[in-house]
Amino acid sequence: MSVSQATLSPNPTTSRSAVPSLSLYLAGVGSVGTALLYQLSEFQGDAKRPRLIGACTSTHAAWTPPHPTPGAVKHHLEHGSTLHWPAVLERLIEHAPRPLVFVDATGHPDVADHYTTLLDAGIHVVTPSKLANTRSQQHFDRLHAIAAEHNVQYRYETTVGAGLPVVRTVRDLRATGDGIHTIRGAVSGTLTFVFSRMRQGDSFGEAVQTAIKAGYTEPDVRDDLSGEDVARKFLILARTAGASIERDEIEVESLVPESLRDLPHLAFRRYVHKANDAWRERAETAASQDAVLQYVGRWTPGSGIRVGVEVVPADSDFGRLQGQDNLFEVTTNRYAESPLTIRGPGAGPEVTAAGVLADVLATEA
Ligand SMILES: NC(=O)C1=CN([C@@H]2O[C@H](COP(=O)(O)OP(=O)(O)OC[C@H]3O[C@@H](n4cnc5c(N)ncnc54)[C@H](O)[C@@H]3O)[C@@H](O)[C@H]2O)C=CC1
Ligand SMILES: N[C@@H](CC=O)C(=O)O
Repeated sequence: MSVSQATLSPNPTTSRSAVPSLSLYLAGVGSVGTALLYQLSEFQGDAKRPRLIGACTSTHAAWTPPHPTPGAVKHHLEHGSTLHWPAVLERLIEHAPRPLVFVDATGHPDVADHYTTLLDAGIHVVTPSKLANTRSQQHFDRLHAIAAEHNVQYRYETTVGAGLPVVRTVRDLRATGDGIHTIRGAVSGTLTFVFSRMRQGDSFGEAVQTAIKAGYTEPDVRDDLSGEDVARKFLILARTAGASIERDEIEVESLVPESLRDLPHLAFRRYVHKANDAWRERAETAASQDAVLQYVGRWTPGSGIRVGVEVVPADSDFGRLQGQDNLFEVTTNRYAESPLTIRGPGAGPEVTAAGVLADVLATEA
C-alpha cells in the first residue's frame, strides 16, 4: 500500500469543516513518540482528545483510524508503506483536516527541514527536537515569523527541561518586561544522571549505558556527551529571551576524550568505557574536596554562553541534584535577591511526551 493510497478516516476532503477536534500527525515513534501514543490512548484531560491521523518512523509511514492504541499504530507502521516524505507532506498539506498539529519526535535534521513548509501551509508544529531552533539566528526568526504570518503555533517547550515549564517562563519574563541578568542551569538529564550514578559506584561507561536504556539520551548519545545538547538548550533559552546569538559563539566543554571523537555512533557506544579512568579520577578529586562534578551552563546577556563541567560543593543546590534532574536559576530585575528556580526531572520519555501533549493542547487555546 502506498502512502497516497492509504486510508485516512474520515475522508479529509469532505469532512474538513465537520471535524472540529484537533488532528495530530506523529513523526517518530521511538522513546518519546511511543510514550506520547500511550498518553493519547489513555487521555482523560479536560480538552477534547486529539485525533491521531498518521505516523511514521525512519523507514515506514501509515495513516491510522481514529483513537488508535500504541500497539495498533506500531502494527500499522510495520505493515505500512515505505516512508516517502514528499508523499506524506503532500497529504498533510493538501488533504489532512484542520486544525492539524505536526509533532516531530524524530530528532532528525531532515524532518526539521520541513517546519517552514508545514507552518506555511497553516499546520501547527510542536517539537521536542532542538535542531531547527539551533540553526542560524535568521532561521529561528524565520520560523517564528512564518508561524505569526499564518496564524499557527510553533511550540517547543520540551526542547529545554523536557516537561518542566522553562521556555514558557523565559517567554513570560520577556513578555512582561523583566530583564534577565543571568540563567544558570544543569540542563542535561543524561549528564546529571551519569555523574550521580558514578557517585553510587558505577563506572562512566556503565552510567552512560544505563542512561541510554532509560531513554534519557539523544538519539545519538554523542550529542549529550559532547556538551552539544546543553549548548543547544542555552542557545534556545537565550534566543527565546530575545538575544541574537549564533552557535559558534558558545564555549563548550566535551566529556568525550579526543581518541573517541571520530568514531561512528555505534562504535562510540562500544568504546565509551575507555573514558572511565579519566572521569573516575576527576570525580575522586572533586570528592576529596567535598565537591561533585556537575555539567553546568550559564548565559549572561552581553557576556554570552559557556557550558562545561564544574566542581560544585556537594551540599549546594547543584551538588545535591540526583537522577535525571535539571535545575534552572534565573536572576532578573524582579528576581534579583533570590533567583526564580525550576527543578525536576529534565529528561525521560514520559515527562517529555506529557510536555509535548501540553504543547499540542495549547495550540487550541
Ligand atoms: N528522550 C528524552 O528524554 C527527550 C528527548 N527529546 C527530543 O525528542 C526527540 C526524540 O527523542 P527519542 O524519542 O529519545 O528518540 P528515539 O531515537 O527513541 O526515536 C526517534 C524516532 O524517530 C524516527 N526517525 C528518525 N529519523 C527519521 C526521519 N528522517 N523520518 C521519520 N522518522 C525518523 C526513528 O525511526 C524513531 O522512531 C529528539 O529530538 C530529542 O532531542 C527532548 C526532550 C527529552
Ligand atoms: N538528552 C537530553 C534529553 C532532553 O532534552 C538530556 O539528557 O537532557
